[in-house]
Amino acid sequence: MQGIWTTERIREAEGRAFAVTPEGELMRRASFGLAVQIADLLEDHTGGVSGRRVVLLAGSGDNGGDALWAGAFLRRRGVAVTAILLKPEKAHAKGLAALKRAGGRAVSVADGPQWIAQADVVVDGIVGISGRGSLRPDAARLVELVEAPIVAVDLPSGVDPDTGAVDGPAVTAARTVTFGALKPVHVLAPAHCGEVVLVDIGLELADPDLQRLDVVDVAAAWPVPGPDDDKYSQGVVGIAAGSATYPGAAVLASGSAVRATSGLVRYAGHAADVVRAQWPEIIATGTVADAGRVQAWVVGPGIGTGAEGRDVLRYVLGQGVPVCADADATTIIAKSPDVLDARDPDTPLVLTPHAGEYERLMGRKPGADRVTAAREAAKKYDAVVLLKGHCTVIAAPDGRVAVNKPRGAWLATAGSGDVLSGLVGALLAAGLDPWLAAAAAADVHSLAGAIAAQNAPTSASGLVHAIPEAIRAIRSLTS
Ligand SMILES: NC(=O)C1=CN([C@@H]2O[C@H](COP(=O)(O)OP(=O)(O)OC[C@H]3O[C@@H](n4cnc5c(N)ncnc54)[C@H](O)[C@@H]3O)[C@@H](O)[C@H]2O)[C@H](O)CC1
Ligand SMILES: [K+]
Repeated sequence: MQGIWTTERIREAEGRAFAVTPEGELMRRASFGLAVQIADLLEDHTGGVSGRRVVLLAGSGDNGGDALWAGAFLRRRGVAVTAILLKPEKAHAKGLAALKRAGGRAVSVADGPQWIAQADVVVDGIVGISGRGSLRPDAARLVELVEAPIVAVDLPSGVDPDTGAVDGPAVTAARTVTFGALKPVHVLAPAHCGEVVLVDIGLELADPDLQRLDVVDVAAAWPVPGPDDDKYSQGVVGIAAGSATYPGAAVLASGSAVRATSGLVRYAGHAADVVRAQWPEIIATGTVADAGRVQAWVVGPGIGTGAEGRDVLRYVLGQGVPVCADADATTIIAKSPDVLDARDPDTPLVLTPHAGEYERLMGRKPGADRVTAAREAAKKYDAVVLLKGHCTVIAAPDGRVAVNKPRGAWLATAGSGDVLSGLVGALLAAGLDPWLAAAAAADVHSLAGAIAAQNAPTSASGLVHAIPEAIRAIRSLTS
């Protein structure tokens, strides 16, 4: 798991580090690492370093200080460095002095455009973890002119460091060089961060506020049958989905569970004939009561939000096994929360709302701070809440939060949610911790989307068939 800390926790850690390191030492560690990354991008982008031109957009705080010190280091590589001081009177004095001593130049905002036009790389040292809100007009005008790749110092300016929210002009970086630890922006605003590189500066941090699953965590989550296993021992998942009129959701959710593990999948509902025809491996029955024993249920996709759907959900919640409630089940819970009375308090529940279903569940939109939104829903329903979005956030009632690494927007296709619910159900049936099951399912779901799409439009059916390849890819990275 990769730990992620809020800016408040980062400041606390920096404060502890300042107490035991010489003044300016942390900044020099950060800015040296930054200079190395800028040189690397120059090499990638222009084929060389010496004689290339770098422009620093230097704000009034230590973020600007990092950029100015990095400029001083780059001068030793023969790079022509020009700092545009957004607030000359408040520029980081020691950083600016170091840059000038090394032969760099400093210019005003008014003279900035001519230097930006010649830049091979531009460095965003406008604001870092103290940044609030979008870029101010002078900075926004300069950033607007940039055509060269941008290296963001610590985080892209104009993006909220703790929520990744963007509500106005903001930097879009090719690479973000961050220091000490990842902040929420680095996993919640991937489009603005570009490639994120973490430079160790010796900060000591524990108990992360958020987590991102590493490949090893996802690979370990996927059950591998052993010599003593049989179709039951790997966990049997039941899929209560679809209707005679809308069998598609049932076919997709069931197929996803079939492709996700080697365990047995049972289907229960009015689409039994269609599901059986599509997935002969499945044991399909007409009602949940006839389905037989399972170790987890997926309920909701296409069951409708009327009395019959409510009865199916109530039955499933009363079976005392983990439940992944998706789609119509989410709407039923929002409309008739008493259906949850059927749930044994110890029955783990995973809810998988998109923004609209979230609003039905919580009476408000998720808003810009999707981590808090997911946490609040998890607490309210005592459930793992997988809040879908470009970056899926998975919150557990105990406060754990994982953020899924998106791999493009290929999952925005009809039926994609049905596929995800089947993946979650298969891992719940395998006995995984529900929060880990939801996070690992989200990761394989996004990788399968990227594989199925191969940079061209795909469909939920393509997604289902890409699941084994996604799991193989993850396993190959860890073997
Ligand atoms: N100090 C060290 O040894 C290290 C610092 N690191 C770097 O420090 C920054 C955080 O620096 P800080 O001085 O706290 O603030 P910022 O530079 O992020 O912001 C400066 C200043 O800007 C104003 N401001 C806020 N929002 C905006 C905005 N939208 N537009 C313009 N100006 C804005 C506000 O007054 C701020 O005070 C951190 O990110 C690192 O880059 C190293 O990481 C570690 C060593
Ligand atoms: K920045």
